[in-house]
Amino acid sequence: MSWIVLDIEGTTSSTESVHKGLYSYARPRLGPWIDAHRDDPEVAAAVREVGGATSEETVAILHAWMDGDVKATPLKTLQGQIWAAGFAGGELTAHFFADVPPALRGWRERGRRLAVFSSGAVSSQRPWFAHSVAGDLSVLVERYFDTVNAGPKREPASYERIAETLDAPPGELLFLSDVPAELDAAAAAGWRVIGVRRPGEPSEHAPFGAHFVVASFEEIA
Ligand SMILES: CSCCC(=O)C(=O)COP(=O)(O)O
Ligand SMILES: [Mg+2]
Repeated sequence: MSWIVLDIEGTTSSTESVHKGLYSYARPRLGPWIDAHRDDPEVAAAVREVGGATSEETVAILHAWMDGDVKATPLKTLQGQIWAAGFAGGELTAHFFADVPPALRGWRERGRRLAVFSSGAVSSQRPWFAHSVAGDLSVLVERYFDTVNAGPKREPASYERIAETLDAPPGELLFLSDVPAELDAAAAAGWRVIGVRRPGEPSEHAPFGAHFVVASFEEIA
């Protein structure tokens, strides 16, 4: 049984929806969230990892990372907690490109299994799929991976780790992403890969090299 592993930003969902929707939601909440959850070991570890001599400095570093879309794990941990609360409270909805929900359903009907590998924390990936504009898509997804439970997205070892976890030979794993360096890493681990170049996304003019590229999930059987 083969798996399709999905990137989120730029692949299933628009970069604008992540940045304007999620990032704008998290930005003013990071400082208050850290203050209110200092006893949470995950928050305390993330704050230590960010650094900063004062709370203000820590928040300034986090904001600078968000401005540069730096996919730093401690930022993703804190964002993930904030977004999960936002989804649970009904304040956030997840954007998916129109071709994605029917493709996911069709792949499941044809026996493909679905997983996610995103820089966004698993704590926010699940609610992202559960609160989509097209209803609850989390029922279609069996496994979720991020930079904590798999590793950096541009390193082959992360894809080897996912293959081990899924107990699947790499040749039965297909990774879809808008970032060529992520496809390179997955391919180096023996995975099949397809680049996703969507109109209007940052990947529109990205150099995908020899990788097969689609503009829509409709092109993938
Ligand atoms: C609900 S996941 C949040 C999206 C996010 O924070 C992110 O960094 C997505 O990056 P990706 O690896 O999916 O391109
Ligand atoms: Mg992406």
